[in-house]
Amino acid sequence: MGSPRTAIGLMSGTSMDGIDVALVRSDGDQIIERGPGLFLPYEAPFRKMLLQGLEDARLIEDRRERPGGLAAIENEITTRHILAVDSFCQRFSLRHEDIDLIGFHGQTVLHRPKQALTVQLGDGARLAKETGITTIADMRVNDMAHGGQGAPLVPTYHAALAAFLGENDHAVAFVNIGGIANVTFVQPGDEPVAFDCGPGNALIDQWVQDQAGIDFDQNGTIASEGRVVEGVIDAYLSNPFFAEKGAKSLDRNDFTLEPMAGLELHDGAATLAKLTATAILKAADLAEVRPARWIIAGGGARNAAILHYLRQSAGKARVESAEQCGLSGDMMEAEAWAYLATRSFEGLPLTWPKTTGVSKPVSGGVFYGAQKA
Ligand SMILES: Nc1ncnc2c1ncn2[C@@H]1O[C@H](COP(=O)(O)OP(=O)(O)OP(=O)(O)O)[C@@H](O)[C@H]1O
Ligand SMILES: CC(=O)N[C@H]1[C@@H]2OC[C@@H](O2)[C@@H](O)[C@@H]1O[C@H](C)C(=O)O
Repeated sequence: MGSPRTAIGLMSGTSMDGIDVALVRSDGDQIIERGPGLFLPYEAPFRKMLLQGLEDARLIEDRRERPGGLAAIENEITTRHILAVDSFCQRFSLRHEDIDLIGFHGQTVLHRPKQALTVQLGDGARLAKETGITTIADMRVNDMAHGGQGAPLVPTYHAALAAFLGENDHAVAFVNIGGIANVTFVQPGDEPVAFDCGPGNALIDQWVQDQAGIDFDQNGTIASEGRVVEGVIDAYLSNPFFAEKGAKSLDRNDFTLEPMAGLELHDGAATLAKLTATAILKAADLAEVRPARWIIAGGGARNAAILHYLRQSAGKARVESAEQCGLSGDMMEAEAWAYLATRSFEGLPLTWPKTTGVSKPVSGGVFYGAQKA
């Protein structure tokens, strides 16, 4: 492995709620140090602009195209990430020169794996130039160029976390409930198995926004007052996506609220929370893995209703939040992007056939050297 490097990961996920920044020190293999992390929320008008960006992005056929307002949105995203690096350094008394690498995710506005097309907005060259820190961006692209889904990329970090926790003798599932939910099964002596497993918070957010003008179902309170409508869950689960085995990934817009017609606010929130939990547990059947432990991360880990439905149906397996395991559920993806940057720098694989369907293990990422203006 390489020399230990200090990296920060910048993640603006599909929930489009803000930028997570987290620090990881690694040699590209072991996690030497984790944390700290910082969340910088987007305010409502900017979220609205990003939502409009998703519409404009539907016209993209080549990942470099920026139709409609996308060039302006990309510029604004980059500026906000530059400021996020500054805020992070200030908050934790770090100098920019203390950081060797930035892993820059950017904002996904389109993801069509069947067309080998994935678009993350964000200008890596400008970020590197204005922060003075070597930046690695577009980490999904090389995977797709080699037949992979381009997502999920976090599994290699989940595997490193399992080692960090000393989980060596049984299968552990790491679940990220972000806008979309994805799961990684880490098994002793084998490559991780991973895929996107279904909707996460994006659908719940849209539901409570449409029905009540609320941004998200804080702590799952709305869901906990509702009754699950099983027929709606069955309608969602009849989508062939849920029966597909092997690598698979989702676009934020792959699931809509159409099957929810006629439901009342609380029942709808409960139904979507249970749908999320059901799709997560179904992933173990598809992968034919019986994890002893489910570790839940992402904003959805704060939705008590999702956790309740997971525990209700997980049998003997333990279902724990990342925090209960001494990890950070909110920062896990940003940490992953920092870790991926250290791997990318060493030319180590980011993805495997069983994580994205890529034809062989491949590295990835586009490098932008630090040249302070
Ligand atoms: N206290 C809470 N209770 C319930 N849900 C919450 C809470 N806090 C955050 N969330 C949900 O989590 C979402 C943000 O999750 P997260 O930051 O993991 O997503 P993301 O990283 O944007 O998505 P992805 O992993 O798909 O890229 C919010 O939009 C909200 O729906
Ligand atoms: C294309 C894209 O941005 N996909 C995201 C999204 O959000 C969750 C899920 O869908 C996952 O596949 C991925 O993000 C995580 C960080 C990943 O690549 O591992």
